[in-house]
Amino acid sequence: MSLSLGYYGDTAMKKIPGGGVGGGYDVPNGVDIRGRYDEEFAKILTKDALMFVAELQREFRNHVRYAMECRKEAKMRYNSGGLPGFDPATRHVREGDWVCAEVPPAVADRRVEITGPVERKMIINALNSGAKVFMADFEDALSPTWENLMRGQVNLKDAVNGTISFQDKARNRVYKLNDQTAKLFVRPRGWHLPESHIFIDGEPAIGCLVDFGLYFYHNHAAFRKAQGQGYGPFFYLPKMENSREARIWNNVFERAENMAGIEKGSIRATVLIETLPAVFQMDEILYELRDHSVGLNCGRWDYIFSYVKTFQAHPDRLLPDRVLVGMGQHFMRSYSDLLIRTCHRRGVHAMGGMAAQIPIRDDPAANKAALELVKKDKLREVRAGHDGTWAAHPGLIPPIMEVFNNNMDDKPNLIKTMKREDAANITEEDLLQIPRGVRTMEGLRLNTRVGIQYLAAWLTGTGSVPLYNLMEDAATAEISRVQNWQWLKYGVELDGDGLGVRVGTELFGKVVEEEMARIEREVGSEKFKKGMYKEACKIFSRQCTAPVLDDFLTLNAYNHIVVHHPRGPSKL
Ligand SMILES: CC(=O)SCCNC(=O)CCNC(=O)[C@H](O)C(C)(C)COP(=O)(O)OP(=O)(O)OC[C@H]1O[C@@H](n2cnc3c(N)ncnc32)[C@H](O)[C@@H]1OP(=O)(O)O
Ligand SMILES: O=CC(=O)O
Ligand SMILES: [Mg+2]
Repeated sequence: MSLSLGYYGDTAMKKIPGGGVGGGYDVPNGVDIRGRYDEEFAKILTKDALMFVAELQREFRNHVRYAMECRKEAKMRYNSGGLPGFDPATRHVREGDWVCAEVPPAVADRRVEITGPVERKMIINALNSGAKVFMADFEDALSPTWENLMRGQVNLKDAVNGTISFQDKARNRVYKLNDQTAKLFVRPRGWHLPESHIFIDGEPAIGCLVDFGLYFYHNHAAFRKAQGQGYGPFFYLPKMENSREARIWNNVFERAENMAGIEKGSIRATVLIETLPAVFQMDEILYELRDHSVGLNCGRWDYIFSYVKTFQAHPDRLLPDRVLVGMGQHFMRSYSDLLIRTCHRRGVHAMGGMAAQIPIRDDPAANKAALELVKKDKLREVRAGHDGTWAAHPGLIPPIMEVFNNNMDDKPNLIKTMKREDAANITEEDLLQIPRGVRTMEGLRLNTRVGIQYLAAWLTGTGSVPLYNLMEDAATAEISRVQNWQWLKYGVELDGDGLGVRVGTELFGKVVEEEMARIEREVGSEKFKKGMYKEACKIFSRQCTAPVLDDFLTLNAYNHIVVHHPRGPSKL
């Protein structure tokens, strides 16, 4: 059976004939490369590597399709009033006395992890940052253009080989790796995203299998020798909703280990718990990946997005302003506590999440305040029992490292010492409790301003940006989009600032117009004209007012960044 074309949700994917059309690349039968030819990319898109990706796609496409169908069914249940919860059918897994394979020595200590897109200079800076781990991102922090994806693969190959360098001509500076570098993890895209520059048997490739397959194929041997002490490569796995999706990854890993002729359990991955349904599946996800797991991570931003998305048809569960939905909210604290308890019971890391604050160069007082917020957040994490956490910027590594060093008693992790048995009593009600707080006009304005600017950056190939002194990426932008959608859908009253107005399309139109004018003032008219702000505004406004909520903004906007060569821009 072949992959259904409805598979990628609302994105219309036109089927093209199969049969090994390379666009300059030497491709195996059934593979068609429609992205630009580049000599450097050709070193990644080798016939053997593409054959491996094609084999993964052929073996797993039906499983992925089924998993996506199950997501749709779950959505229908939630949209008809159902709530996510623990699955009675897998009680034996939650109650069973099993543990995951032992943590590999190379990654026993992960107290501070830096993340960033697979951009050349940032990879070098991140590996040199002093963090224990660098998560190189094909996901939230990357706009998945062909150029970004393929350059990202080239960069990672050079990084694993230790030969990566970058020359900043303007600053007369050459970037190279230090002797001591962070351990590399790679985050492929989620299961839902296609790669429309590569067709396999006439259908777009599954994005994450392209990211994983090409990276694994080219780097497994060098990685295990240089970085993994016999283990690896290491991965982060995003946006899963159910353990059946983790099972597919486990099978992909086994398939890759077989191909490479390495021991089962060599590849290790940390799963982000960043969807509301997945919080009820943490044991089950670890169980599926028990030979390949190195823990779970609190992907807090996508988790908030997922809360809104899951409850899109529940007007009694509206969120307050985005800035008020922090880790102090009961549902967020319960999620982090249960994740720690679950991971430590199963013998693996419980990783904390990303504080959105970044250093503020031109305002020392604001910088100090931002730093204090980050430290407070990290202190809460380590005291709760998280074994490590994420940093968005190299400037945050020393203060975060200090917080963790001061609270870990010289141990590499807290797996054995912070069992958090108290969290065993966390209930479905705790995990679903409605967040408290007000809804304001400023909240609506900020969502709009941030959403449009993020999309404008994403459309031009940048997947993470500093906006108003915070890190914004696909996950944080999603919150802005779905919150606006929800407030519009239910005509929410904005009473937090005493205005008492209801959100409707007329008000939203006015807000969009005023915020666009503000953006133009802030970025300057030249940058505004040259940028993609108008296009972004159109897409964002449509997404916020759509009668049916789009599943992902990146999926909905994906066709805008697909560029086929030599046949011109995509008509997909
Ligand atoms: C919800 C989630 O999924 S979180 C995970 C995904 N998101 C991310 O990974 C975001 C990571 N962070 C970033 O992308 C960036 O920090 C941004 C976009 C927020 C800010 O970047 P910039 O505006 O370049 O910051 P700034 O100008 O202060 O950078 C100073 C230096 O630090 C480097 N730098 C900044 N962030 C990073 C990073 N995450 N990794 C490596 N280097 C970095 C810059 O390249 C720059 O280097 P240089 O001095 O050699 O030129
Ligand atoms: O990927 C991390 C998140 O918070 O989302
Ligand atoms: Mg995320």
